[in-house]
Amino acid sequence: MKQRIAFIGGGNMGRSLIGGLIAKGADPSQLVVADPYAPTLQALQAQYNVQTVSNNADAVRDANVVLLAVKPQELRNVVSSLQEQILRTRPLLISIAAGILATDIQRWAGGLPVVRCMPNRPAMQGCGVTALYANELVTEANRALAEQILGAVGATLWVERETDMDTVTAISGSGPAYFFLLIEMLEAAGQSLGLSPDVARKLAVETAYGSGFMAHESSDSPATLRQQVTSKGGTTEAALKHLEANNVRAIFSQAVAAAAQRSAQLAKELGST
Ligand SMILES: NC(=O)C1=CN([C@@H]2O[C@H](COP(=O)(O)OP(=O)(O)OC[C@H]3O[C@@H](n4cnc5c(N)ncnc54)[C@H](O)[C@@H]3O)[C@@H](O)[C@H]2O)C=CC1
Ligand SMILES: O=C(O)[C@@H]1CCC=N1
Repeated sequence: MKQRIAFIGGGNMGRSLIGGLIAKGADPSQLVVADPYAPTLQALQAQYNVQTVSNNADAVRDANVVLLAVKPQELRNVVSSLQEQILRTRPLLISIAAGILATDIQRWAGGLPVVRCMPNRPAMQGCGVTALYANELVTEANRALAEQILGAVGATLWVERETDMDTVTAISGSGPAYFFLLIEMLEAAGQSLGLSPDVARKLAVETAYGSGFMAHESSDSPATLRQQVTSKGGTTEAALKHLEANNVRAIFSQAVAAAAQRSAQLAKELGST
């Protein structure tokens, strides 16, 4: 069956998924995007030749998959206002919103099953990773369809406990930002030690790319790869000693815990009523 996917929200993540799907060969005529912000729609139309509409109900009309890519704060209104229509056409609902529980979305949708997932921005380049969660209302066919869509733009895995989605969000959903911060910090350090901005940026970005690629391809663990760079009495050891002495691991672990807590808090603030 030829899928027709309606994206509700064409912002950063909607665009990443659309860009990734089209780069992987999806037919733009299979995709429709709804967003109230006209410049977003114009940009998506110009770049990907997808159908764009300013009204969510128009996007959903002929869709067999509705991919909810609005901010968590918008989700309840968006889903509730589509309830009557989707109960007639019964598309598969896929939410990428941080925090919001599948059962809440399901209720706002009048009981339709929902696959909740957490992709990440590298989906745009086809190298994202998405964790998916489905409760008992979701059929095997629904699962397969969600996996097929998100699997087109990167790796996929299923989690069995919904609470794990908070941790997933903190690791891989937010994770690209941590790596971008590290690139920024390397770049700034290079500049403050006298490199030109261009040289510092290129060294930082290529090093991140090479290290990520190597970690992805290698059968060695990241710890082993790190040790292979670290010569006894050498330069890397000097840097790592400084980081360890300043509790970099504890700081990072607390930062990730803060993200996971925020995810759980979003569910409480915005759902379950
Ligand atoms: N940005 C990221 O890296 C990731 C974001 N997410 C989740 O994806 C969702 C979207 O996040 P972003 O794309 O970053 O936000 P964004 O703010 O870039 O995009 C949201 C889009 O929704 C549109 N919008 C607002 N109200 C709407 C409505 N009533 N109907 C239709 N569209 C509406 C906005 O105009 C905007 O274009 C969030 O729930 C977030 O938790 C998940 C994984 C990664
Ligand atoms: O920051 C956020 O809340 C979203 C979810 C994961 C990445 N961005």
